[in-house]
Amino acid sequence: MATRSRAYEEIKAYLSATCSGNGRHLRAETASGRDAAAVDKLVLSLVDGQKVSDQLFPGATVWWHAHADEPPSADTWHQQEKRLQLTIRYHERYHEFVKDNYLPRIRREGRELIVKGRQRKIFTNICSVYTGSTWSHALFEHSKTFATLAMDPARKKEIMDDLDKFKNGKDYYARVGKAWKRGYLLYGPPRTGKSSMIAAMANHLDYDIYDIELTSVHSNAELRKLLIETTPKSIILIEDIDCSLDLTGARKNQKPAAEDTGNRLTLSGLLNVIDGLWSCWGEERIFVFTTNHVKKLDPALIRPGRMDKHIEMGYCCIEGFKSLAKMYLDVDAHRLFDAVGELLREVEMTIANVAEHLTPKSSEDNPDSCLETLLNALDEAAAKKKANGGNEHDVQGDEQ
Ligand SMILES: Nc1ncnc2c1ncn2[C@@H]1O[C@H](COP(=O)(O)OP(=O)(O)OP(=O)(O)O)[C@@H](O)[C@H]1O
Repeated sequence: MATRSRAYEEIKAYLSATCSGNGRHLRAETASGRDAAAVDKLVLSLVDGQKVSDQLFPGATVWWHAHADEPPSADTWHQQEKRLQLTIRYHERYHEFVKDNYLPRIRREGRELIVKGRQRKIFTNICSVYTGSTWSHALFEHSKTFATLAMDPARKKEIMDDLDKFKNGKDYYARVGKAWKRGYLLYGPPRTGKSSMIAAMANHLDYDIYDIELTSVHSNAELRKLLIETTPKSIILIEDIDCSLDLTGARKNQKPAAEDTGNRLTLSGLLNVIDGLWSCWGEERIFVFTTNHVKKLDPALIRPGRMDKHIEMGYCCIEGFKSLAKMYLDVDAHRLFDAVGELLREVEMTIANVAEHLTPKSSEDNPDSCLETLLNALDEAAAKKKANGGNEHDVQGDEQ
């Protein structure tokens, strides 16, 4: 029997996970019979069996025992999902102490362990022959944070404040009787940093990401199932909403009653899920839609209440350029800044392209040479634009 082992740490983590309500089930039962008041049974899902003892305090021991539960059915599929039960035993004279001191401490320590060791995940939907649409996950390790996101500091602060207000808004949402959720629409041309912004949001909030590939979802019912399986503290992301489905103009020509049969995914299905299901089950979830073509979207999709905050991801502005110069070249001011700023007002260049020009390519490159490279590229773009009769387009030829 292990004492104060890794297993014990794991049990604490499981208890904590249970108490945070992420889908695991915790039940404290009083056993019947002679030891009725003395034995609490904590029943929850574990992935592995454990046998450990622990000290309540010097001279008083508590025993933890994990044992296999009966599988719900004999088929192999369920056997794999066999559950384990966890029982805690101690002398009845310690019951109050266990209940009021020991278990709360274990849960608190467990929560701290989880927060310390927690690695965020990114989920994507896959179609399995056994379970239909389901989530598959990988560790989320995107390095982009608000600190490394070049943009106008005032806009950055506004977005960060908005996210903080949401994250700390549990009481507010309860008070006004609204589901604790918020919708963000990120729109702008390709390569203007939409994915980077989402990564920064997830890192800032410490949320998981559920990246829904709508083209792999075949019906409204499947979408509903997927959304129900998402956990709180998550960003539910639908990228390129205008490309995923015919969610743009089609709705105007279709009869909602005929569409929303549950047999295929439709715009009204999506809206129903957001409005109906979402409002009663959504807790601490953020919905993010992205698009390169905001004007094409059906207004019903992006109205406030569904998409509460619209964030335009535009071409590089002077403030964005200044933060890139600081990040890439470690310069706060330079004689070429004004000329660059002037040209950025005139031509459209993505942050991605500005960053590329500011990246030193050899050991001989320095802030002067990188800024000159950028200035030349901007000059060239301005000349092209002039030759083009003033047509707006990304000077580096990004796809629109
Ligand atoms: N604000 C920014 N600060 C720093 N780097 C950025 C910023 N925006 C974009 N980048 C860089 O530019 C590249 C493209 O950005 P990203 O993939 O986030 O754009 P996107 O709008 O999601 O593109 P697409 O529409 O093609 O998916 C990335 O390498 C990213 O690191």
